[in-house]
Amino acid sequence: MISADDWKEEQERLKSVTEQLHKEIDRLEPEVAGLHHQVTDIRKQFWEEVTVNTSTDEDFEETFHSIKQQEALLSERERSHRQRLKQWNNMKRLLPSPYFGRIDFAEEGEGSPERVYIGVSSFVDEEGLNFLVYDWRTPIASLYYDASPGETEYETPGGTVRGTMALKRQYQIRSGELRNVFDTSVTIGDELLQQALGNGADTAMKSIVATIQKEQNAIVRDVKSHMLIVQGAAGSGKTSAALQRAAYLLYRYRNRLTADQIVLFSPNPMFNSYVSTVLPELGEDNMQQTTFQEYLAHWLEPEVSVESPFDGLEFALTTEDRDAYEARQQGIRYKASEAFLDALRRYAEWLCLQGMRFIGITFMDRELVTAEQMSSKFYSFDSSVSLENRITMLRDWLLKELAVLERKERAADWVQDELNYLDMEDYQAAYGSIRKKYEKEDAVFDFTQQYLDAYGDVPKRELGEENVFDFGDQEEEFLRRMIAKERFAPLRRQVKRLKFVDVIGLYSSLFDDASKYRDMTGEQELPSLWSDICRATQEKLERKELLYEDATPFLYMKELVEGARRNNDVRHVFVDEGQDYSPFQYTFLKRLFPHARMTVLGDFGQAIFPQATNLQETDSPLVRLYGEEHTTLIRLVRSYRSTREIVSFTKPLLSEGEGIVPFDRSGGKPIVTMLDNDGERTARMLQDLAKLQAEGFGSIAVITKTAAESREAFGSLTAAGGENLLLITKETLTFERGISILPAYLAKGVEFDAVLIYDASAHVYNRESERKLFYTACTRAMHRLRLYVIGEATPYLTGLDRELYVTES
Ligand SMILES: Nc1ncnc2c1ncn2[C@@H]1O[C@H](COP(=O)(O)OP(=O)(O)OP(=O)(O)O)[C@@H](O)[C@H]1O
Repeated sequence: MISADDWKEEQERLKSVTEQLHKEIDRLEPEVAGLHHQVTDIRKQFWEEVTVNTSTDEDFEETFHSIKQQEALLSERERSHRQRLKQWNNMKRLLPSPYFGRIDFAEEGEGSPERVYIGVSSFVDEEGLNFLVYDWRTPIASLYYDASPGETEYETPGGTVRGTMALKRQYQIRSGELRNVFDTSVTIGDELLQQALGNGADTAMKSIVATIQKEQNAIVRDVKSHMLIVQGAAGSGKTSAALQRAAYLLYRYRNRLTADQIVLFSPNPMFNSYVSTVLPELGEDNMQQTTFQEYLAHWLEPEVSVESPFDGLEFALTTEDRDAYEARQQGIRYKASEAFLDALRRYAEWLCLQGMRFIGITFMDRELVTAEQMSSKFYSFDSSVSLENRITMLRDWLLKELAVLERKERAADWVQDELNYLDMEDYQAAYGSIRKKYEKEDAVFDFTQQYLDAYGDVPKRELGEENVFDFGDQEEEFLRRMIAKERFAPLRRQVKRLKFVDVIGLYSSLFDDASKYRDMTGEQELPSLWSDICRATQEKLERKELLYEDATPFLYMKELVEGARRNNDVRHVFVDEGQDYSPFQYTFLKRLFPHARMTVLGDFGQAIFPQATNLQETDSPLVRLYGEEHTTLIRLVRSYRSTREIVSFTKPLLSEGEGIVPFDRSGGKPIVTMLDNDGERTARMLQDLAKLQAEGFGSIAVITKTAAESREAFGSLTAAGGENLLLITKETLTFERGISILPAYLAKGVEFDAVLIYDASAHVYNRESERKLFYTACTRAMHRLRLYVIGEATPYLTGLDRELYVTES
């Protein structure tokens, strides 16, 4: 605590800043409202005032300039409105707690130190001369996170500033009231952090700007790396640091970077809702959030349906068929690898010379262009032209072929039949559309040129003024043309979308047999169960389905053939739960976002998918992606989420858990309850849930291994009188407070006050490969952890020191 005089001084300062904030908010209020009206008014008047006159070139030019002028005025007003509004909102956000930190810093060669108060945004006094509050992202504020009192320095875009920090102080201000003040010699004192972590779990993640730790700050403020890899223990603040980093980047590059140029890949849709409030809380717009699954589905469905990664995991967790399990695991690992990626590249080279597969174009049960014709046309193009360009050439050739075929079809009997049965409505619609097109003098008919070539101009008057055709030869021809054109439209559309490339066939033929695969790809090392992998892959493809592990390679191969998609706007890509992505997926992301820097956050201790990428290795595919010199690897070992007792219990569950350091906050030891049967467990869990709620824990999770087990838990707890239970599935979009029942893989990234492990028995968790899933489940708990065992406990538990938990029966 500080001296009474200092306390008084701080209180007075807080009062003064609060008053100035109120004053500024009141001053800006009418202006903000007024600007809004002005903008709306200009928008309304915009088209009224502009007379569009295109009679002469001069008129056209004048109109053009007039529109440009109005538009510039409007944009200026809108920009100024947005800025004012942001300023106003920032001040309102400051009111309840204008700052959380202060440093007194004297620059080298200058006299007395400046008092720098730090808050969630900057606030300047009325004259605009003094910063009453500095935004936490300003260069000088980095001292608050990184330095201890004494001689120190900080970086600015203009160079290094050296000086002495005389004081570092932290504040707790709630609803405008000064509650606590701490002077601290270290970076961020533990008192504030203790209080921040002691609170209950929220339905939404909170910003941590007041207590960002030094090692986290390195993540937040890194602007050098192309690839920033963060390997951090469960609860070490990876997601939190990533979100503050996005806010930092938006501030630092505020004139160049917008929120929609940042993309976050989340582990599941519910996680999106969990983190979506942090950036708005910091006064920034939300970045784009998606899941990799969503991305794949967007580009691949409905032609093929993509299995969800969770269904793949469910299969691995539930199958009794050991052979199928082993083959699937091998398949996943191989298809996730750089080796498979290289094999696909070589396959594409092979396809340059042979083996392309096409789908013939069929019309009314007749094959108009066969796959063989396409293939021979394709290979007749110069072989030095890339696959992608040859596909474009083939497309253009097909469109021309279709135009010729369409012309021929006009004389066909089916056209005559349709003509005879054209009802009045169709007839009039046809007439109307022809007339409309002809009335637009400069309009170019899609096929006007062809028509004119064949029949010469049709004088307007011949189309008749009245609503009936003069059903002469020309009109009949015209209608025939329309009918054929309409029937051919879907074919043209398909060709334009390159649907004639048999992507499924191309991918499937990779899995015909081992020797063919070796020939096509040059790959020598194949997984031992290759033939089982081939069978499983092709079985799915026949049903136009893709296993999750096939989806990225499939899309990659499709792009090798048809041309790659690129998103050139995005500047930063964040991948959370990065250990669950394959090296293949990372290469794909790098290609998709060529102008983006990547931040990957993850924990190899929570790698629950077999395609996992180890983030801690310095020589990993992830490091190779941008090269060592452009990559920074940061390790976080301090775990903030769980109490010391929970961390002590969870870390020996992992072989590599030794280095995890708990934050010193205590709670009860985890409790393992030994039971005889399901009924006993249900009754016991309901009692425990009620107790936990009575203790004030608002967010509780019953975590199961699989989705089926979640349904079972939900059913039995509800039948026994459990109320307001939430069953979370992979489709659940929002994270809510209360008692959630969910499988461990859906609990990734989120946290709860208390966690109840539904079944920690040996018959549920016994494979070594599921240890990390169990670890992930247990590490979701902030304050309390309970585990239920029927019969024998899982070997993960029996391997632990008995002192780490309490056993009850
Ligand atoms: N510097 C900090 N100050 C206050 N709270 C923090 C800090 N760092 C982390 N936390 C809190 O610790 C908890 C865990 O953080 P977060 O979810 O970001 O960790 P994570 O590393 O992404 O965890 P996991 O990998 O287990 O999902 C959150 O409640 C977060 O608010």
